[in-house]
Amino acid sequence: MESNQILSRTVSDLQNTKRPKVLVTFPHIPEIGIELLKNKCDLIIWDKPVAIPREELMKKIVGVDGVYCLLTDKIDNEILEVAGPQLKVVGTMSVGYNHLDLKALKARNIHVGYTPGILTNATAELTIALVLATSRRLFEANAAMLRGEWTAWSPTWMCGPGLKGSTVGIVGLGRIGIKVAECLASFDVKKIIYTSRTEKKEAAAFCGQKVTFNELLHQSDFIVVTTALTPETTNLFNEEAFAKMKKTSVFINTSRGEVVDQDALIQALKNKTIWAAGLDVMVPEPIPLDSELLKLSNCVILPHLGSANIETRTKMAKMTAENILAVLRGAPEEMPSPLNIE
Ligand SMILES: O=C(O)[C@H](O)CO
Repeated sequence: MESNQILSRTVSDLQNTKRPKVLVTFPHIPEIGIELLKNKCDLIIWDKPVAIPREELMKKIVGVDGVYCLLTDKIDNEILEVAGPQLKVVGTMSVGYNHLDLKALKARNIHVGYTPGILTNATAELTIALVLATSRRLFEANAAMLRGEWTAWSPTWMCGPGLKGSTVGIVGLGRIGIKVAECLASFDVKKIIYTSRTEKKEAAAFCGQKVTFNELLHQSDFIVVTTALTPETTNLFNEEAFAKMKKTSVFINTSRGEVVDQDALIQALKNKTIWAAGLDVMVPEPIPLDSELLKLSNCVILPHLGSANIETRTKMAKMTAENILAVLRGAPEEMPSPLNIE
């Protein structure tokens, strides 16, 4: 065969190679993620800055080869059924994957990518910010000042509990919990205790002690929740749990809202069963403006900002795109961060 024939055959082969289709479920993704995907794939991008409604997801997912999704998108059996058998990969731009039906994905041999590790520090930073904002009443004090209530420097005004000498309980000592504990140790806390399925060797660095959930509730001055959402942790913090906590305790949740029975938390805050709560996560998200949680002066609420630093979100977008592209070029073993489903 002549070399120009070979060349034209190659060009026509390339032209005939169909570019894979990828659904991106949100319009505002850090640019690098979209650029990487755009080079190799045809993109269908949900164009409104709200979580894609389920009926839209059902329509747009039909026939795609890959999905770039967020923690707000429930990818379950029904969705996979309508997507079709060509779907090869779901990349979630999150470390949490409770929104994905892993069993259904595995049953269809669909690869799953996620973004662990790279958001550990950002989420730990936000958790520390929330511990301090809640215990030192930063938002409450700022709001009072703006209302003109700062009449004098007062020895008793806007005081809160300090970390020094306190017992900190971490629920779920994974990567983020460990980083939070390491940071909090530098505030001269007395003791760090934790619950976890297994003893963590990393806890030696801050003399962390594994305890039962009950012991943690009874002993802690600060409780910080960094556990994954699983059937075992759903509604772990219920009325009974709050009743076991110290009246002076500060409760912080940066994991998932579903770990908490929210009505029980509202009652605990109203009745002063516990002293205060700081939440980066809640149910539902976004929280309706008429929620009672927003009316409580002893509750600090943030709009799920755990990983929201620029560098981290950029890395998350890149990793998600690379996870998807590796599968679509037929090299799942090159995914930077596959979720290994047992
Ligand atoms: O699961 C995650 O990635 C976090 O909740 C996002 O900050």
